[in-house]
Amino acid sequence: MKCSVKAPAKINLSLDALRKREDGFHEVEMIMTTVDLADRIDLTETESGITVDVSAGFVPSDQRNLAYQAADLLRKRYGIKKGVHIYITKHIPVAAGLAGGSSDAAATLKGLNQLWKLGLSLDELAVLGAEIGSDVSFCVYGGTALATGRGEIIQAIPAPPPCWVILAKPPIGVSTADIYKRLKVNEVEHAKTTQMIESIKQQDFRGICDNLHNVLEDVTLGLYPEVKHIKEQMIRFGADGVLMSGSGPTVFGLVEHESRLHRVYNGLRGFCHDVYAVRLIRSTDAC
Ligand SMILES: C[C@](O)(CO)[C@H](O)COP(=O)(O)OP(=O)(O)OC[C@H]1O[C@@H](n2ccc(N)nc2=O)[C@H](O)[C@@H]1O
Ligand SMILES: Nc1ncnc2c1ncn2[C@@H]1O[C@H](COP(=O)(O)OP(=O)(O)OP(=O)(O)O)[C@@H](O)[C@H]1O
Repeated sequence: MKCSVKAPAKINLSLDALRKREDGFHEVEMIMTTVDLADRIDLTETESGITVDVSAGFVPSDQRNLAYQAADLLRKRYGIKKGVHIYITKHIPVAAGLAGGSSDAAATLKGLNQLWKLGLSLDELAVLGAEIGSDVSFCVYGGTALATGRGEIIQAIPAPPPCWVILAKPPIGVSTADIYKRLKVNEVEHAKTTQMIESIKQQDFRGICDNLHNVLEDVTLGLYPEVKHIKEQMIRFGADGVLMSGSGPTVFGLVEHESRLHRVYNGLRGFCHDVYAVRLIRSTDAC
């Protein structure tokens, strides 16, 4: 038995941290949406154990892989005797702020739910996903949502109006834990989450661009001038709205008209290797 699942990347249209909690995590309010840049997860049932192979050499293929952790969690929780081989074809850049690993874990949960006939609902898979990482619950649902708590409480909202998204990632990896640790949560200018939700509901593209805000951006930009430079270039080449995703270092630009898209894309390609032109997507594909 085999199954293939798509694992799309996410961007944060807004990311606010309200306070630091006793457990060390931050209470957040985030608007997240999936884009059509995706890894592919191929699951093949085996007699026992979990094995992982990844198309990109620098991603761990042992217990540290979030897809491995997803399979391990399901096997232990539901007493599954069968095993699985997981092949991950990576297209999403790693440690980029695009939830690549989290999306691989979510896709593995969804695929194994089918392969092992567990009959779990998306809500149940999202609760399990939260045990793996804060972004996994959102990735189980995909689409567009408000994420609260430490990121695991998900409320679906309508999709933003169709537009292009340019992603540009400088050649550095950023540690999410390190960026959150450096955040001075009492000193940040908070995001306008309500206005962003309203702009999305109204399909007001200009309003969405005006309300893009990420409290982690200043922390990462302060540490890595190359991220700041990419943001400045993205604005200079004419993206309608520009923001860093997650804890970075990927910067995304929203572009409404295709005529402008080529200028922004080609301009960035001049000095940044990892540049993608993608679109927002409305929901993820299960197998
Ligand atoms: C930056 C985002 O990607 C935005 O979508 C997420 O908030 C991070 O999600 P993630 O990578 O799944 O993060 P996790 O693996 O759960 O946490 C990594 C580390 O980030 C910090 N962390 C994460 C989420 C949160 N709400 N508060 C935090 O302070 C914690 O130090 C944690 O140990
Ligand atoms: N399936 C996976 N794909 C990519 N990285 C993985 C995977 N499993 C574990 N990792 C590890 O997780 C780390 C973070 O990678 P990932 O691509 O998930 O970061 P990210 O996009 O910044 O995530 P987020 O936006 O959720 O914070 C990497 O350093 C990598 O070693």
